[in-house]
Formats: sequence, C-alpha cells, structure tokens
Amino acid sequence: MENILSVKNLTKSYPRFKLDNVSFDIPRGSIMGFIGENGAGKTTTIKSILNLIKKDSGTITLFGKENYENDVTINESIGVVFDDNCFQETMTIKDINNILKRIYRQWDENTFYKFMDKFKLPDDKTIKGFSKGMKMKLSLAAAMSHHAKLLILDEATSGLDPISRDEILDIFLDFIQDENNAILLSSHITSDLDKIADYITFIHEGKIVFSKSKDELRENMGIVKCGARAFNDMDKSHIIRYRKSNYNYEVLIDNRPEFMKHNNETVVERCTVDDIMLFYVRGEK
Ligand SMILES: Nc1ncnc2c1ncn2[C@@H]1O[C@H](COP(=O)(O)OP(=O)(O)OP(=O)(O)O)[C@@H](O)[C@H]1O
Repeated sequence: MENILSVKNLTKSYPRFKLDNVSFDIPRGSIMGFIGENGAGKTTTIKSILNLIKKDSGTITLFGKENYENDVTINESIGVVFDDNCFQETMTIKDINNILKRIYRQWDENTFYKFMDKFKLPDDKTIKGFSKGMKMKLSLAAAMSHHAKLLILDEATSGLDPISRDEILDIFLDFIQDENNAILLSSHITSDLDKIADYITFIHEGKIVFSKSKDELRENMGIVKCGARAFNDMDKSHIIRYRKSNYNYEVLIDNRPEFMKHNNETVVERCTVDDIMLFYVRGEK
C-alpha cells in the first residue's frame, strides 16, 4: 500500500525536549491515531511535517515528494486543524468564505456552505459569538472544503460534545472512503480512535513506542488480572508492562494467542487504546 505521508528519523531539539528519531507511515485510505501524554511531542511532530518549524534532521515525504515546502499543489492537498481558532474574531462565515476562496485554487464554496448547514453555523454572526465547539466545526469545515487529500488534525475534536464528535467521526470515515485520502488525527480522546483509527502511533517523551495497525494491537495485546503467585509463575517474556495494587497485578501482555495457548486457564481481557497508553506510561517494566 502506498504511503501518503512518511516520516523517517525526524529529530528536533528544544532546550528541554528532544523529538528523537521519530518514524511512521500513513498508508492511503487510512486514519492514523497519534497518541501520547501532554508534552510527548505530537504537535512538534505535526508542525515539523507542515514545515511550521524547522526540523534538525530526518526525512518527511508527502504524496511521494520529499522537498515539498514550496509546492503549492501539495500544500493545498493538506487540510489542517489545530485546537485553537485560526480565524479573526470579527469575521463572519461569509468573510471567511471570501478569503479562503482567494487562497485555495480548489476552494469549494458549495461544500463549505453544506458543512455550515450541517453544523448549523450562522453566517451572519461574527466568530466572536461562536462557542469553542462551533469554532472547531468551522475550522474542520474549512479544512475539508478545498479538496484536501490528507487531513492533519491536532486535537481537532477536543472541544466537541459526544454527539457532535460522533457526527464528525462519521464525516472522517466518509472522507477516507476515497482510497487516495488519509487522516492524521492526534487526540487524547482515545475512545474516538478506538472507533475510527486504522493505525495507532504512540509517542512517549519524544520517542515512538510503536506504530501499528489497531487490529494487530487488538489481536495481540491483552490484560491479565491475577494475584502475586500467578504473577510470579507467569512466563515473563510476554509481559510488556504491569501495574501492582496491594496484592493484585494487572499485566499487559503481547502475543495474546501464544500466551493463551500455554495458559489456557487464564482469562486474558481485550484492551483499549487507553489501557495500552496507561500501561506504557504508568506501568512497571
Ligand atoms: N518553541 C518551543 N520552545 C521550547 N520548547 C518547546 C517549544 N515548543 C514545544 N516545546 C516543548 O516540546 C515538548 C513537546 O511539546 P508538544 O507540544 O509537541 O507536545 P504534545 O504531545 O503536542 O502535547 P499536548 O498533548 O499537551 O498538546 C514540550 O515539553 C514543550 O514544552
């Protein structure tokens, strides 16, 4: 499968933080969930991809091209949303449409106004009177109204209520029905990623812990809850991380099918993206 975005050994240093050899790929027709705790390096990675900050080293390839910085076609093929409002508060939807129409060669006024109707955003009010969720919907609509092929969304669903999020997630799923499109979605709302992501890239303290398909994670990883004796007897080669509370252990294991073959009386629970992140960040090795 061809990759729409490929990040190889990306490095960027700040005085107190280093993005360290970050690598991952996003195949066409897929949604990549980008997860990690606060300060893990998600926005720094995204800004490097978008050339908003200068990387120290590494290779970023978008749509098969490495040096895309001044390539208008590539830049216009990306729809970007950050978690803060990028429009002037005094503007109305009509003003925004007029401005974006001049910026994007492929601006699609029809699609934009369809989104405005769908999201019930008033076109006579200034942005100042919009709630956080309304501003977020507006930004998402703008990102999806110029025939972008890659959406890069940094915490773009964080201000939305569960109903609006569900509506947006459906729109994302629609978007990738076109096999030439893809989405990079950084989010702390891991239940959203459980619902729609095809791949998960997990970054911790500037380093990639894993970048895998969600099916692979779901099939292979599992949680065993047991007492001290069972934990001591356990084949340690399967343990990724464990958490201990009083005399009980919760253990995140890899290769669930293999583990179950040799421990057929042990219950291995399925885990969520949230569980995996919690074990990696807070569990013991
Ligand atoms: N311009 C900068 N100068 C110095 N340090 C910076 C700069 N920008 C980011 N950092 C540091 O880089 C680290 C990673 O920040 P980043 O915003 O990439 O994290 P994040 O994973 O997006 O976090 P969050 O989930 O909170 O948005 C943080 O420690 C941050 O303080």
